[in-house]
Amino acid sequence: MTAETSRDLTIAEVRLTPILIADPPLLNTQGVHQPYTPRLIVEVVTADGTTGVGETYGDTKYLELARPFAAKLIDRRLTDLNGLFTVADEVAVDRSRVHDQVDVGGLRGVQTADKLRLSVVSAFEVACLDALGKALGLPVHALLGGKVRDAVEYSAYLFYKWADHPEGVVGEKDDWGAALDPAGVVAQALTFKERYGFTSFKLKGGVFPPDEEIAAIRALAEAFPGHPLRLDPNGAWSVETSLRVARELGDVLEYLEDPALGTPAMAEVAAKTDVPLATNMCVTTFAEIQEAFTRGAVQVVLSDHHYWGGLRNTRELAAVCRTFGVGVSMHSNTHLGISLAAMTHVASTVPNLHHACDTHYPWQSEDVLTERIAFEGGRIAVPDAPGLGVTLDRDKLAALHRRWLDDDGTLRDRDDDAAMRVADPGWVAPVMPRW
Ligand SMILES: O=C([O-])C(=O)C[C@H](O)[C@@H](O)C(=O)[O-]
Ligand SMILES: [Mg+2]
Repeated sequence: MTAETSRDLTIAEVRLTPILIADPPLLNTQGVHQPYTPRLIVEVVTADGTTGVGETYGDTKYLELARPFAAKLIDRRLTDLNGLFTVADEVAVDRSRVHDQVDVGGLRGVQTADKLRLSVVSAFEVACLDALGKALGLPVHALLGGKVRDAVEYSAYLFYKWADHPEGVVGEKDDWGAALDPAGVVAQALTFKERYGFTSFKLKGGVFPPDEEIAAIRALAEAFPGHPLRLDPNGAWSVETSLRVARELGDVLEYLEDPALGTPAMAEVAAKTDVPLATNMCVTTFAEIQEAFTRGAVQVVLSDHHYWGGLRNTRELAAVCRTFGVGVSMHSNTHLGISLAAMTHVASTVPNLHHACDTHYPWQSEDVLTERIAFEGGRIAVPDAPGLGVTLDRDKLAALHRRWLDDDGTLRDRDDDAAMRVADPGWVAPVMPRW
């Protein structure tokens, strides 16, 4: 009898714990991060008592899908990962909550019912893989076919930021200080390097007029000669502005990320510059690949394993990218260690991963794990322990859930515009292109 057949890997219980996690006042083209952001922690428990954990976006529209989805998993086999997609199709999406337009709050491209469902599926897929790995005594990367590298490289994700959340807003104090000009950005990059050893740097742009952001990248290039640099204004620029920035920074950029909004605009930019274009906005689903690749709109796709539907779909995306000679790497949004571990496992198995992955994790002072995940030299060692190789800290989870319960509802949905209006009551989310 194999280890698997000797155990009862029927899903007996699924626990969903929405939480609010502290987030610093990071600026983007839509506004500023709220002091707390919602995440959902998923636990899948088998009949023989093996537990696996997953994590995804925790806004109300995700919770509303995750709850009926979780109920449908009871009595299903843990190993039926393909079946998760069939189950997801059976869960109704409240279409009034889905905008067939750019998801301005999340800056994650067009939001569709499918993308919502896939973001929910991803947390359950990760939890099932974690439990399966624990049951079999194998790390998640082994379940994905095996790691092809022992460590995964991440880039420092630099943000313009305020020192504190606006006056009157309750939030955790962070120790990063403000970064609102080129000197502040360089100081932040130095701190990232000192604390985590990162050697590649991405600046979240679209916050200040392009010339100021050009100056910030120039300052980074001077401070870190020869290091890979990226600038991501989340589609805030016109085609002309994108081309001007590409001309001015072409000698120092590894790539420009979503300079203009949408595949047609990205294709126009790509046709007139040699600077590679990356995206986590115009190619966010399999359905968007054909147009973008045939038009040559993007040279690197940044997978967010949440909205691509999990780790196995991320590998499928990597295979499609490989076929078309398009690069692949990873994007992240405000997240905790479970998602970082999941990213690290899948990234370790992708042969054509030639760019350091993004992670917001250093901005998160809180986690639900017993131990924070450590970076060394900007890399995370790929865990070989069974499952994801992480342990849930129930006290921390309960405390963050308590914060979610105590919230009056205002922070349960990420809303960068609303957060900006606290500081600037006249703020209106900019219409793109902004510059
Ligand atoms: O690479 C990206 O586009 C992101 O990380 C999207 C995020 O929503 C980011 O803009 C943020 O958290 O402000
Ligand atoms: Mg991006």
